Amino acid sequence: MTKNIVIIGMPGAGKTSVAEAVAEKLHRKCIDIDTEIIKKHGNIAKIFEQQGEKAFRAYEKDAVIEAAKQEAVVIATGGGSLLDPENTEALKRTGTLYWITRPLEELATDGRPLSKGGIETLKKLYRDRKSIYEAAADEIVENTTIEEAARAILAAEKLQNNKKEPPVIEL
Ligand SMILES: Nc1ncnc2c1ncn2[C@@H]1O[C@H](COP(=O)(O)OP(=O)(O)OP(=O)(O)O)[C@@H](O)[C@H]1O
Ligand SMILES: O=C(O)C1=C[C@@H](O)[C@@H](O)[C@H](O)C1
Ligand SMILES: [Mg+2]
Repeated sequence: MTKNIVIIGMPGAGKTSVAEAVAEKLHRKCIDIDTEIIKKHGNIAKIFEQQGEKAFRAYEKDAVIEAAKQEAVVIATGGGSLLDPENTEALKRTGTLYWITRPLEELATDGRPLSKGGIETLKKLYRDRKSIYEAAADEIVENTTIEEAARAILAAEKLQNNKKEPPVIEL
């Protein structure tokens, strides 16, 4: 079974961009959790406003569990997709998790309901989530540029593939 490549990290850190770059280079399908939610339930900020975070997290869980059933795809998670341990477990069972990092000052915040409120909000979000990302991540990749981050993931994947199976030796 070829494992999925799963991109995790803070909102606006570049998960979608890096996932798309990796998918293009490997000719693999890219599944973006936020996009899947939008396709089914509409605008994310509106869901938060009109139905609340709990409803959003339920939609997110459905999308994560569905994506984790796939094989050999690249999955861009939402910034909060790992808040539910069952999501993390499902993603880890079938994938390798890459934590994309960027300085908090450089994170995109437009249209991201939980990133409203500037750097102090992001610092609090990071304090709350750092240990979750850290515990789940198989690799940490600094997103200096999208291209460099994508290349680092490809390199890590190559190393993993080298470690697949020992040769069969007649004894
Ligand atoms: N290394 C980078 N340098 C400059 N801009 C970047 C970099 N990585 C991402 N960006 C830009 O930051 C913005 C957010 O990127 P992206 O949507 O990929 O983040 P995300 O982590 O998927 O966000 P979300 O958590 O909302 O899903 C985009 O405009 C993207 O072009
Ligand atoms: O960090 C979060 O909790 C979120 C990040 C975005 O990707 C969206 O999934 C949504 O805005 C929630
Ligand atoms: Mg995204």
